[in-house]
Amino acid sequence: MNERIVVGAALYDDGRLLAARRSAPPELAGGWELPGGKVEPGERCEDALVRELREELGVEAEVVERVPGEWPLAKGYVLRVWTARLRSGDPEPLQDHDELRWLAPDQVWSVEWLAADVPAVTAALAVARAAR
Ligand SMILES: Nc1nc2c([nH]c(=O)n2[C@H]2C[C@H](O)[C@@H](COP(=O)(O)OP(=O)(O)OP(=O)(O)O)O2)c(=O)[nH]1
Repeated sequence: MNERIVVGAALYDDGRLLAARRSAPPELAGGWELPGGKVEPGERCEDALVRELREELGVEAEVVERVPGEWPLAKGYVLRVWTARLRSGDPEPLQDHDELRWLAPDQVWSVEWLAADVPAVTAALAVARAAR
């Protein structure tokens, strides 16, 4: 029952978190988010996440852990987040984004996250911190 789920990755490499700046649609462009996208009918959330990271960033990633919580987005969608680690590739903004930034722990709040992502990023940081 993956009705209207958007999956997002708190993608880590070397202790840094990847933030992606949206290039569309106009109401979200310029805002920073966790890379990801919509789950397709019948698709597992974790599989959707790996697929989206491949499509959007050109990387292979490994899903690590669900971040507890669910955050409402527009149009009845909800955001679910997993921590993930980079397995191979160097992320590039191939789709949906025009800039990527690796954020060290003291830089996480230096970008303008989309509103829905502020609680999601806060929760993801708590999970990542606990895992260390
Ligand atoms: N991926 C992602 N989307 C987010 C986040 N925060 C947030 O408000 N959104 C919104 C933006 C979009 O309206 C929607 C996700 O759509 P998307 O465009 O990334 O999904 P998709 O890659 O499957 O694209 P499409 O099928 O619509 O072309 O959720 C976030 O952290 N990650």
